[in-house]
Amino acid sequence: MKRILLASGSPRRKELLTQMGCVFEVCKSEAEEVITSTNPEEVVMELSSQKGEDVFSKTTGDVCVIGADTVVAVDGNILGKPADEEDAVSMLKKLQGNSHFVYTGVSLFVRENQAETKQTFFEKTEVVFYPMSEEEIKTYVQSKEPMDKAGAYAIQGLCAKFIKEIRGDYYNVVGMPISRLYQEVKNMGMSWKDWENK
Ligand SMILES: Cc1cn([C@H]2C[C@H](O)[C@@H](COP(=O)(O)OP(=O)(O)OP(=O)(O)O)O2)c(=O)[nH]c1=O
Repeated sequence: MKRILLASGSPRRKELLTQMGCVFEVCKSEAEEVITSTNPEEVVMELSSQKGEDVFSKTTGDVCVIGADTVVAVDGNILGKPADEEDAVSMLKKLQGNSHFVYTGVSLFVRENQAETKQTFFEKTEVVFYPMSEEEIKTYVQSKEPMDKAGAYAIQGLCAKFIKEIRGDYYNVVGMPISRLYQEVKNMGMSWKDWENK
């Protein structure tokens, strides 16, 4: 039976895969992240692929490796994780008065009976914030919650009180589009039972 490896150190992705009943091991990628595109969908697919490939290349035998990456896109800017608190404030300001998009790319690397297959996809969710005052932005950044999150916020955390609208998959914003992942696993001809029972 296949081993499922999550090539991510994100605690959110670990929680979401667990929520969908998946039994897996975490093996964080150490790949250098190289971006060659300015399109957010291409960027998240490139990065998820690099993370997945790095872990997959170190495995043998039957395995499925999952790589993922999340970015926020607003007005032609791609926002990853903030470098520092000042950067977090500037990112949150960019998200005011406008809707923005959250992209998560997912790459699946499968080896079964020595045959290797790969699938990469992305999911896009639109998010609208209520206006945040300078004071609210400052207080939120001081909470440190934004520091390891793309776009400098966590929809699932303290930032929830500023979320006005969302169109698309909520779980995609948190870092893993779980229903789409399930569909892709089935489309690749894998048995979901293998993902749940080991
Ligand atoms: C927008 C948003 C992002 N995030 C998180 C999901 C991701 O963990 C993080 C984006 O960073 P990523 O670079 O996608 O992932 P990571 O560095 O956390 O983990 P790894 O590279 O090992 O896979 O932002 C939230 O938790 N909530 C949100 O609302």
